[in-house]
Amino acid sequence: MESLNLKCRAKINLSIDVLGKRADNYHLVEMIMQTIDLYDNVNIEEIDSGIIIDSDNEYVPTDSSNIAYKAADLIKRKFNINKGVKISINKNIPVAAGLAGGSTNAAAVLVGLNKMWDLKLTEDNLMELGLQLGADVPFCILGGAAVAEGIGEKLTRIEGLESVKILICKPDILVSTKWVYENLDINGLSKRPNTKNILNNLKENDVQALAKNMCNVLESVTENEYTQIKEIKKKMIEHHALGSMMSGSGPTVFGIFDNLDCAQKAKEELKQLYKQTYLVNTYKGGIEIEG
Ligand SMILES: C[C@@](CO)(OP(=O)(O)O)[C@H](O)COP(=O)(O)OP(=O)(O)OC[C@H]1O[C@@H](n2ccc(N)nc2=O)[C@H](O)[C@@H]1O
Ligand SMILES: Nc1ncnc2c1ncn2[C@@H]1O[C@H](COP(=O)(O)OP(=O)(O)O)[C@@H](O)[C@H]1O
Repeated sequence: MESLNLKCRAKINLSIDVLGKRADNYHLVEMIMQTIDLYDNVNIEEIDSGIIIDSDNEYVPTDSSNIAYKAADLIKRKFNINKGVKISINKNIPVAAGLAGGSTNAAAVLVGLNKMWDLKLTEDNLMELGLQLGADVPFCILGGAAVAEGIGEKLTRIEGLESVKILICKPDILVSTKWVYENLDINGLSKRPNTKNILNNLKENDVQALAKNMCNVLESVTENEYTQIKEIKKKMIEHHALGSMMSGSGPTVFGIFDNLDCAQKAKEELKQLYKQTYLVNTYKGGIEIEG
C-alpha cells in the first residue's frame, strides 16, 4: 500500500473539572469530550526514507515539532521501520484553538500507519502510544463521546449528543494550553461542573438542561485575558443558543442550538467579526480511513 487518506475530527469539551496536580505538574481532570464534524484531511504516502510534513496552513509547523511528525517517528522507531512517509495535512480545524487539531492529526497518523504497515495494533495499543504524544490523543483515536479522567487518558465511552447543531467560533488569538493550566488557581475556583448531573442530562437526551449545566474551569483563565470570549458567548445567547462555553483551554467558543435558523443567523453575524466560524454537527465516530 502506497498512500492513505484519513479524515480526523475535532473535539469540544462539554465540561472540564480540574481535581488536582501530579508531581510532573500535569493536572488531574474530569472532562466530558465530544467529537464534532469538523475535520482535517491527512494523506500519508510511503517514501523511501525520512519523514516529510506538508500543510496548507501557515500556523502548522512542518519540522519535527509537528505532532504528526512525532507520531510517525514514534512508530518508525518502535517497529524499526526503514521506509519513510510524507504526511500532507489539509487544515480545516483552527490551530491552537482548544479543539485538539494537532492531537487528531497525530491520532490519524497512528491509525494510518498501523494499517499501512500492517502492525496489528489494537485500539488500546494505539491509545497507549497516543498518550506518549499528548493527553488528548487517546480520545481522538476513540472518538464519539467519553468521560476522560487521569490527565485525559482514562476514557469511558458514553452516548454523546446525537446530531446536535454546534456553532464554533475561534477569535483571532493564539492560546497556549500550557499557559492556561499554569495560570489556573485550583483552590480558588468559583464555579465547578457537576459531572454526574451533566452525564444524566446526556443519558436522558436533555440537551436543554445539559446546555445550562455545562462548565469549564479553564474558561476563567482565558476569559480574564481576552475579552472576545465573553463577547462571543453573549452573541450566541442573544441568538438563542441553549448554552455557550469555551472549549478546552480556548480560545474557541461553541454554542449549542436546537433551531437551525437561529444557528445560521448567529453564524452570519459572528462570521463578519471572526473568520473562523463554522456550523457543524456532533459526530459519533473516530478516525476515518477513506476507501
Ligand atoms: C485542555 C484540553 C482539554 O481537552 O484540551 P486543549 O485545549 O489542548 O484542546 C486538554 O486537557 C489538553 O490536552 P493536550 O493539548 O493534549 O495536552 P498536552 O499536549 O499533553 O500538554 C500541553 C500542556 O498542557 C498541560 N496539561 C495538559 C493536560 C493536563 N491534563 N494537564 C496539564 O497540565 C501541561 O502543562 C502540558 O505541558
Ligand atoms: N499537526 C498540527 N496541527 C496544528 N498545530 C500543530 C500541529 N503540530 C504541532 N502544532 C503546534 O501545536 C500548537 C497547538 O495546536 P493545536 O493542537 O491546534 O491546539 P489545541 O490542542 O489547543 O487544539 C500550535 O500552536 C502549533 O504550533
